[in-house]
Amino acid sequence: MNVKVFNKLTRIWSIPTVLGTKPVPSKGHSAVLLNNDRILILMRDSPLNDGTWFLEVSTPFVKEKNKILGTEVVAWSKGVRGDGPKPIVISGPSGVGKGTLISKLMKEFPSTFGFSVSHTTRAPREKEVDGVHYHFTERSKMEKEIKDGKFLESASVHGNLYGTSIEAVEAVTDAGKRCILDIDVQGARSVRASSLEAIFIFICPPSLEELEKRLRERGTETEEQVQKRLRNAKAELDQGKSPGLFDHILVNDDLETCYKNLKQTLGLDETADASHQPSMKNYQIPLCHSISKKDKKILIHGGSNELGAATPTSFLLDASSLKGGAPGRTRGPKIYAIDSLIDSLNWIEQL
Ligand SMILES: Nc1ncnc2c1ncn2[C@@H]1O[C@H](COP(=O)(O)OP(=O)(O)OP(=O)(O)O)[C@@H](O)[C@H]1O
Ligand SMILES: Nc1nc2c(ncn2[C@@H]2O[C@H](COP(=O)(O)O)[C@@H](O)[C@H]2O)c(=O)[nH]1
Repeated sequence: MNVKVFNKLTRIWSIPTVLGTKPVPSKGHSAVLLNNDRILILMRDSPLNDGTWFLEVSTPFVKEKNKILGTEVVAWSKGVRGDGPKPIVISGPSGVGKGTLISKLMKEFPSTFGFSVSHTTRAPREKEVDGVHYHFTERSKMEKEIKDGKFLESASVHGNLYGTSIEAVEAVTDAGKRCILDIDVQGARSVRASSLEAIFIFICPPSLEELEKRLRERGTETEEQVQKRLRNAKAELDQGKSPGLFDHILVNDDLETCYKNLKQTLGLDETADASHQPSMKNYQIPLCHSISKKDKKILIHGGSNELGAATPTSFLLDASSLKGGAPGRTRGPKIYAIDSLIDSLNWIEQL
């Protein structure tokens, strides 16, 4: 789907920089302006879960990118129905045990959590697999992708470039899992300022001596790199206490105790795999439909539907509590099936 922007003052069409993943082509689409800052796009004849999109034209994210890139910017964001669980950002100095805690969580709750695979310009360690632990990449390639708006956040950490791509987070969300990000404090700050609503957890070591011991015993860094990481750890520990940045601070002294506290913080009980959430029916957006809008309620009227028919053809989309947005997903649209023609006509009358 190509996008053009019409400037009412100059009466000139321009082709903007388009950020985010755009929807796959469909048999047509309907569009409704919401809040004067984004357009709701419904892809005709597509399942509701794949066919609800937002094109942001004047949201804070788009305005910020507009300033940075110096061009007209629009951004795609896919609509995710209902309120999914918030992603989790885990930060803390190198060697504190973030990766160890995350591995335990993913092992115990495999269908609940998914790891956001970051990009990095550092060389892979012996057992690290490209695409699993990191996407290992070239600096110039990553810098270009950052400039093109492909990253939710990026930072220079211990002399290398690291970053979370929008795609990495979306891949986890699309798999129906709760996303875990293992990123440094600078990255956490950027995510805090972004539209990704997350829970921020900072992991502290019991002491700097113990941190040094863990880093050395891990044996993955040269002496020079260990020294650099330890120097950075002091600043990171100070920043970890910045007011309003982290929601929870956990000390990783005894691993099992810290893991138990982490699970408690995330509201996970001992046994349940929290993936069991009520599923929402995935109806089809009718190929032919008309749209009426009142405030943030939108009626998608798919024509007459026989009383008692198995599949409804009209829907009410409530966009009154949208969260998130580009880069990433717009969460919160609620969609209700309207079962009968009479209901549908009642709604039209009310709108
Ligand atoms: N509570 C703990 N007690 C003792 N050793 C631990 C504890 N937690 C983790 N470790 C060990 O410390 C080392 C560093 O842990 P880990 O690699 O998980 O740290 P990290 O915070 O992910 O580091 P980085 O930021 O560099 O990726 C590992 O060898 C791990 O086994
Ligand atoms: N800002 C970001 N920081 C990241 C990301 N991925 C990892 N990290 C952090 O880097 C250090 C070092 O990691 P290592 O694997 O080289 O030991 C660590 O603190 C990670 O949390 C990212 O995408 N963005």
